[in-house]
Amino acid sequence: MSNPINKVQVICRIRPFLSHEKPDESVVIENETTIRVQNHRDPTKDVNFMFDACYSSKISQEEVYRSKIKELVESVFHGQSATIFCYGVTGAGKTFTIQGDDVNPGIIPRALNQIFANAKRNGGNSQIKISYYEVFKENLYDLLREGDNGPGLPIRVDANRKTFIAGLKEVLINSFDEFRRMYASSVKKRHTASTRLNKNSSRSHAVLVINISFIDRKTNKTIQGKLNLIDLAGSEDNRKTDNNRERMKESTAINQSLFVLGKVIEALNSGASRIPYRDSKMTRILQDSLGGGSKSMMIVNVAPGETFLPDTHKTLNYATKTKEVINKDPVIELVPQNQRIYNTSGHYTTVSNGTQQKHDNHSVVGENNILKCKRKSDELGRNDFEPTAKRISTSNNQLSSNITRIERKVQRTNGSNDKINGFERPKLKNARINEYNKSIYQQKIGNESENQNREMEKMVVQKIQKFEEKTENMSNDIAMRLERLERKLSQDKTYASGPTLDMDILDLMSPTTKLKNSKAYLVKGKELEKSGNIVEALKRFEQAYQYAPELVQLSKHIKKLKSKLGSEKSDFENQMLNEQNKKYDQGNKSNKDLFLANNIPQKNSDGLFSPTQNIKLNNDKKRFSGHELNIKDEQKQKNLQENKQWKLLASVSKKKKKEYMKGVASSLVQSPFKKKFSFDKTDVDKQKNMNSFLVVSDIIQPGNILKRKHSGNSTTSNSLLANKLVNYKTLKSQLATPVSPPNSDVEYTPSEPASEFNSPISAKKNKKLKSSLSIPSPISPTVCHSPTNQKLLGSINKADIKVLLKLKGVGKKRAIAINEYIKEKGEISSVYDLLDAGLPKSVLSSILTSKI
Ligand SMILES: Nc1ncnc2c1ncn2[C@@H]1O[C@H](COP(=O)(O)OP(=O)(O)OP(=O)(O)O)[C@@H](O)[C@H]1O
Repeated sequence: MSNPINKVQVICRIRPFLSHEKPDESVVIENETTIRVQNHRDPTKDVNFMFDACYSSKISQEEVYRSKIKELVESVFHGQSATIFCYGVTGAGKTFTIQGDDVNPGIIPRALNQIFANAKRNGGNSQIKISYYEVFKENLYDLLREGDNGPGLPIRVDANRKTFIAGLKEVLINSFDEFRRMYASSVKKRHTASTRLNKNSSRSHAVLVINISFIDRKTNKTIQGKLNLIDLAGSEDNRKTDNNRERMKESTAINQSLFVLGKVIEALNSGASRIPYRDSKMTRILQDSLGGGSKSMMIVNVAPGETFLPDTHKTLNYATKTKEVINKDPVIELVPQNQRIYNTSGHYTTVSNGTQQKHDNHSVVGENNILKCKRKSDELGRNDFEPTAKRISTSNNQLSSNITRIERKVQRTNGSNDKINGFERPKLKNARINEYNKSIYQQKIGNESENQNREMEKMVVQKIQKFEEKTENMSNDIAMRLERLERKLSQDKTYASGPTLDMDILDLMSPTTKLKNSKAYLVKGKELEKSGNIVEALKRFEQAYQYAPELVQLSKHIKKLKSKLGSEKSDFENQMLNEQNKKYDQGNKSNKDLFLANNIPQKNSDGLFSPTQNIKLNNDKKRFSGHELNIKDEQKQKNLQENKQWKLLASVSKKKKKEYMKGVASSLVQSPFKKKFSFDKTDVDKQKNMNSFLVVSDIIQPGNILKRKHSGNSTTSNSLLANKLVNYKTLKSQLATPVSPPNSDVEYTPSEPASEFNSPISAKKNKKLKSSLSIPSPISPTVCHSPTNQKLLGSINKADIKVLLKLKGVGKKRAIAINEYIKEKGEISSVYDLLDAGLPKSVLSSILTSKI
């Protein structure tokens, strides 16, 4: 063949003008291989298309056949598979070319004629079988079968991944006349219809399959060849065809399958990894002919004249792409004599000493030929029945694809398209390598592939080893962890009464998280208690208590529940004590005692609860130094501790303080252990109680986290002042006539335990917080109006401006303001009057530490 790299051959044929058409020079055959077409957009320009052969309208059927087709048909007798398909716009002469008429027989009768002539020459041992089917609206119909085809035949894939039509009839033909009769009746079954462009337009793709097998006398081997002759339905421009609804549907199916054919061609040319054969029935059938192992030829039929110019351009562009499609090496199927000849429909013949015995003249509908061969093999008890030729074919195909794979791999490794280990690589797109020193190349590739396989093996072994090591390490680690956990659990005596928290983990938690967790357990515990499940409730309370040991009421409640359950002492308390003892049993005994005295909540307070002590508890554990702990005076220590807390709080950002206080506030409001207070203004004893409550509840006031400088005793007075200021401001607005306080100074002696109010706070903020907490103000007007430093106030009242300037934080303007206030009001009876004189709260606290 003149086409060494098994490319799809493309030949072009122009049909003559029909009687009703007006001849023009728009499409002309320039020479044997070139067709010139007028540009349909610009008539002054022409476009040349080149193909393997170009035939003018004057060329006869005979000439067309002799020039190219005969050679291809001949190749089938060499055991090849060949496909010829006609492509073109509707009415372009496809059917005329492939089929012809009685006067002008086309390719099909000529090919059959040639085949039978060849068979005769071969001594009559050839077997010629034909199948004939059409693809109509994406359904396959057997044209050789009598009667209704039903819904159409399915396309299947055999064991060698070759597509076949299940149930397609295959008929053994013994003579050309037999064929002519059979074909003539079958072709009538084909779907045709009259359209505006073609009176006898084919509405389907028709495929004639001719299978040939014979014994080559020279080699004594059976040769099997296959010829597919396809008349594609014409691509249609529905504006021109004037199709009705039914024709339109057919047209859509035709155009769709031709569109897919185009896509397949494009994919093959671009070397795409996926070729969309499966997108249409026609391309599935043509799979072997396009990009497969078949020799293929496309006959492009062109209708002459300006009317078809756009279609002609489209068709020729399509054909140009097709001629770039490279098929695989043609597969020559040879079966040694004495082995059975099989064919695609499953018939087989035993060939022995040149005589052929037919075993089956009828096709078996719906049966896969390979399966059938296998079945026969089983019947005969032979294992070697698998068709040798098929095996050869498969191995050839596999070899080919393996080579392609290795080629790609080597390309990637070497980073070059042109050289493979010093060998020049063929510069061919998609080309097979048989034209290029194939044996040396394959040998080289073979060595290459062996080396690569060995390397791959090594890599796989290494990877598996690594993976195994990793898995072993992981499982060891997991085992160790489990062991640790088990040990911990067996040592943890308290575990039975409920899960306990690791103190290290607890330390890492933020106060807010601890409170949140505590609250969650509290709520659950309360629910359980209500439902009468005391044991479970107790567990939850204990869990809550772990997170918030400052909840004194909770501690008491736990005790109560435990005693209720007959348990004397809380296991958890013991654990807590043990843990803390262990942790802080490093310094002297006094340190430890001091720590415990200050940190076991239920022992140092009997108020509601103090969330700030939670911080104190955790942070004091970290921050307590030996120097501080050596101070023996209990009160001093307490003050000092509170100072430390103040410092700690002062170091926190404003945002965090706010968040913290919000959390505290909400837990206060929602705590199921909140102590309920009733306040009676007239009851002095109760007022005193409330004052003691004030000390406790004040701990959570925002003032205790405000940043402010202080030192020594001033802390006490400042914090008291701040406290007073807040309450005074709040109540001043509420009370119309303030009552003069009896015993006003009693609670504000320096020996009184320090409140944590270390700075004045915004009354507004305080008011807001109080309202959000819903705690009734326990402060009586009496308390609020108590002068704090009579001596100082007396001095201020008597002082002139110069003296007033000596007060801390008082400048000229403020001194004048105080002076004027005293003049106007007579005297300053309380430090709060100074507020009215225009002094800021911060200055007031400074004044209280001044001496004048
Ligand atoms: N080379 C030719 N010489 C003489 N007549 C031709 C030739 N080619 C086609 N014709 C005629 O042109 C008409 C249309 O041809 P044909 O039916 O083969 O077209 P088609 O491409 O098969 O159309 P469709 O796709 O609609 O089936 C027919 O009457 C046919 O005889």
